[in-house]
Formats: sequence, structure tokens, C-alpha cells
Amino acid sequence: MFPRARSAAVPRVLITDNLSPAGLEKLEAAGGIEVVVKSGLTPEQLREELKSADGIIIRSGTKLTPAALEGQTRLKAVARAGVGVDNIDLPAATKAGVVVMNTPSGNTVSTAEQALALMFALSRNTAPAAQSMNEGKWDRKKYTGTQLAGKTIGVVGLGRIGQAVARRCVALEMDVIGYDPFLSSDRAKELGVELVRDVDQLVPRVDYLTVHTPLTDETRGLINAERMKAMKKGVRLINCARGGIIDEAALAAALRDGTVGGAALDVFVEEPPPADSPLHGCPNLLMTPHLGASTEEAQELVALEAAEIMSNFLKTGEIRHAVNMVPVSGSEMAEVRPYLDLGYRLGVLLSQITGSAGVNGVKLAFRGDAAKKKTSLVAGAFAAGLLADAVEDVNLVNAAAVARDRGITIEETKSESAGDFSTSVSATLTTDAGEHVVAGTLFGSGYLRLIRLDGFHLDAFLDGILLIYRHRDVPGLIGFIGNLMGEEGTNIADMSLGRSQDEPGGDSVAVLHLDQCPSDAAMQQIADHPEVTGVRVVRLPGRGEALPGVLAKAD
Ligand SMILES: NC(=O)c1ccc[n+]([C@@H]2O[C@H](COP(=O)([O-])OP(=O)(O)OC[C@H]3O[C@@H](n4cnc5c(N)ncnc54)[C@H](O)[C@@H]3O)[C@@H](O)[C@H]2O)c1
Ligand SMILES: O=C(O)[C@H](O)COP(=O)(O)O
Repeated sequence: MFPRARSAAVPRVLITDNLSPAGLEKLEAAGGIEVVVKSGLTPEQLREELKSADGIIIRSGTKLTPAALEGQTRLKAVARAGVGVDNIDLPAATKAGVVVMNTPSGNTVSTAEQALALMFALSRNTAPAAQSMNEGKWDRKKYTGTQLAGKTIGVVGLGRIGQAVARRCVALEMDVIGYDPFLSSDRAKELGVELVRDVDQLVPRVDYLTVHTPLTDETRGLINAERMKAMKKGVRLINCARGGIIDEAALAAALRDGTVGGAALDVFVEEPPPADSPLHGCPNLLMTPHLGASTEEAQELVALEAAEIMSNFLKTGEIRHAVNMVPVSGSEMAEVRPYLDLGYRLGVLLSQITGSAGVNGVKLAFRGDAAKKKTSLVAGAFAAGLLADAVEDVNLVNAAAVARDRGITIEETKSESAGDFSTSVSATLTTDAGEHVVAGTLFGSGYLRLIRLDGFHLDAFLDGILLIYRHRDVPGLIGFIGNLMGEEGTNIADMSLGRSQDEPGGDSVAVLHLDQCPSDAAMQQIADHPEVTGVRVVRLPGRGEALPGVLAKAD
């Protein structure tokens, strides 16, 4: 169930990579968080450590594989102190209900500077010249370089780092050609970049080419043997993004036959490159061990931000820079939390009325104030409630994906104009057997009420034990049920009735809010009553037993 007991224990955050001390201090200063630093863990040790962690802060050194993440019931969040999340299996994290957040901009400038440092070093043969001096030589002619001003550089990927590189290259009086399918021509103009609409338009024109994209199926091998052949002879290539965007084997061959005049790589397909990597011993190749973000300034920035997003998440539920979930600030979370609770309870109610088998789809309608909230989160909470009894460890992060995997579609409609209530959420569930509708509202800041059950309008509590029976609206039935409950010592705390037409004798529903669960014998007697057409008990979370945290996972 969603409101699995809130962890009484202090949340525990594991740090498995080299994080700037500033980040550790910030986390400790936040208070109420246990910080555990463990590096050099084997995959098995990491999996074990994660079992007792609420959060983990990592850099690129820790691999969060499906094997590490699968079945982790306590882990709620990963904070990546840096940009790239390719060391984290995002589908596996989502499946395990773990939100993944990164710190996208703390290392932008340092990485851009690293790309420029490598470009300068390539153009002036800095590394081999320094090496020859170390060997006691004084070879000025051999290391004659080229000037950057007036040369053309191609920047592939003009996000944060690509733009920072482009701006600096413009300042160096280089001609900059850029390719990025998501950059507007206005922005390119502002940057002083000639934007092309295809990487192949850029390739034959450049003296230098630098890549700044993520590694995706589309960018893997983007700069391949064919494109290298299409380049000017002696072109220089730089990769400070991710290993494999420039094909390593093709690069090694092109460096050896002189097609490519020089290359600088900060990142590799496998880190460190294996002994049999084709890159070892290549001429005119400058390699650095993934140092783009390794400056004191960048490390301090990303560590501080990772510490902040982790502690805010654990304390307020804020989700910042999430890569597998919609982001939500602490104040938005405080506002949406009662709706998450409402959505969750409506989901639980529907699943207990219908069972979650044979469910085809759900339509959620948000009206009034509810329509102004992050409804996708409420949809996730609804799905978590709907699937809570059927799927273990389903929560806000993974519920929509779990529902999708089961072929359950969730559609949302929103209308900011209020209906009979200033705010409401209604859910229409289509199953193989038919359709069920429930709707709820909030009174004040957090009283949750059930206002619709199929065709009936009512006003019932949405917590604890509910006895729901359908019947013909005839005299004496309420007395019968009251006596029955009284005889077995079951207290009726509240009752709400709804009837399909506003006159006696018709189809009606009653929702009794009970302090104890009725016995099987009492349930049978109710079911056998000639005026009762259906009865069931629904168990919802208790009153005030709201979402204990954003993710509400077991301890
Ligand atoms: N070497 C390091 O230490 C280091 C440090 C930080 C970041 N990085 C890496 O640098 C890369 C860029 O980081 P960022 O912060 O600028 O990311 P970003 O998301 O801001 O920018 C990436 C850009 O690539 C573009 N893009 C995506 N697919 C593309 C394609 N097929 N062709 C052209 N452009 C494409 C996107 O539209 C986006 O604008 C990432 O791979 C990141 O992991 C490396
Ligand atoms: O994606 C990143 O932020 C960079 O590759 C830096 O990785 P690092 O934090 O492990 O140095």
C-alpha cells in the first residue's frame, strides 16, 4: 500500500564516488541525514549497501545497473553530481521506483575549457613537445603548429557545453558552424554560429570538430569512418562528451593513415580503455582520463548541488533536475500532496471495487483547483493506488510505467472551471466487465471526500474501513444493517447515502464508515438481504495517513 509506514529511521545517504568535501559538509549541515561514504565497492557490495540506503550520490565511477537496482525497496533517489546519467540504468531505476536527478550546469564551464585546452594542445603539439623536452630534446621544427584564428570549427551538440565552447571559439576569431536539431536559428545567430541542418553539411568544411551531445542510439558512432573520409585531410577531432560518439576503431585507423591529423579524447567507450584498445599507440592522439569536470570549482558546484537536491528531496519531496520524472519544487509538492493522497485513495477504492484485472484504461478528469496542479503526478499516485494490491513496490515514480507495461492507458483531461465543487478529481475505469466512476474532492486544506460512486452522488469519508452496499431504497434497511453491526460490536462512525433518482424505491448506494471490519457472517447476511444488490468492504489508508514521503517505499 502507498502509505507504508514512514521510516522512523534517519534517512541514509550513500556516497560511492569522490565527492568534494563541500558536498559532504552541506549534507551533514542539513541535519537529520546519515551520511555514509564507501568507495571502491564491487557490484555485489554496492547492491548490498543500497539495501539500507534512502539515497545515493554518485559521479561517473559508480554503475547503477539493473542488477544493482532491481528489488531495492528502500532506495528512493539517486543524485548524480554531474551531467551524464549513462552510468545509471534509467528504466531499471524507474522500475524500482527510484527518482534520478542530476546537476546539469555545475561543470559546464570546466568541461568547455577542457575542450578548448585540448584544441589548443592539438594545434600547438603541446603534449608531444613537452614529452620530447622531458627526453632532453630541443626539436622546434617538428612541433610547428597551426593558428586557431581564421580556422573553422564544427560544434556538434549545442547544449550547455557546446554553446560555451562555441562562444569561446567565436572570441578566438574562429568561424563556428554548429549542428543541433534542437537549437533555434535565433539562438545560433545570437551565439555567432552558422547553424546547419545536417551533420553532413558541416563535416567537409571544418578544420576542427568537437562533439557535445549525450551518447544515444543516434549519436553512437556519429563521427564514423565514412564521415572522417568526407573531412578535410588533417582535420582535428575532440571528444569531451561521451566515448563512442567518435567511433574509436575508425578514429585509430584514420589517425594511422593520416586522414585525421590529430585527435583529443577525454572520454572512452570503456573507461579506462582496455589494453587491447585500438587507440593505444596511435599517432597524434592526446588522451586524458575523463577530466572535463575535474576542477576544484566544478566539483564544488556539483557536490553542493547534489547534496542540496538530495536533502531537499528527502526532507520536502522536492524533485529537481529529475531525468526520469516530472520535476516539482518543495512548495509545489506541499500543494499537490493532498491531491496525491486523493488520487491514491481513488485508485485503491477502484481497484477494490473492481479488482485490477481486466483493466483496460482510466480517464482522469481534473476540475477547478485540481486542474492547476501537476496532474501527471496525481495520475501517478492514482496508478500507484490502483496497482497497490497487485504489484509490489509500486509508487509515484514507477506507477505510470507499470500501468503502461500492463497495457493500462491513463488519459487526463483538465478544466480549470469548477463544477459543483471548487476542486475535484474523477476517475473512470474501463474494465472487460464494464465501467466504474469515482470522484473525490478536498475540503479545506486536506479533508478528502468521496463525492461520486458510479451513478450516485454522495459525501463520504475516504479513509479507513468502508462498507459499501447497493440496494433498493426501501424503509427498514438502514435499521437492519445498524442492528447487525450493533450485534457484533462494529461501530458505524459515519454514513452517506446516494440514490440514482431523487425518489424512494430506486437503485441506491450506502457508504458506511466503520471502526471495525464486519465479520464474514455479517457480510453474508447483508448480501442475502432481498433488497441488497451488492456489498463489499473497502480498506483505505487511515485518516491523516497521507503520503509519508514522495515515494513512500518500505523500509
Ligand atoms: N568530459 C566530462 O567530464 C564531461 C563533463 C560534463 C558533461 N559531459 C558530457 O557532455 C555532453 C554534453 O553535456 P551538456 O551539459 O552540454 O548537455 P546538454 O543536454 O545541455 O546538451 C546536449 C545537446 O546535444 C544535442 N543533441 C542531442 N542529440 C543530438 C544529435 N544527434 N546531434 C546533434 N546534437 C544533438 C541536444 O539537443 C542538446 O542541445 C554530455 O554527454 C555529458 O555527459 C562530459
Ligand atoms: O557527465 C559528467 O558530468 C561528466 O562526465 C563528469 O563526470 P565525473 O563527475 O565522473 O567527472
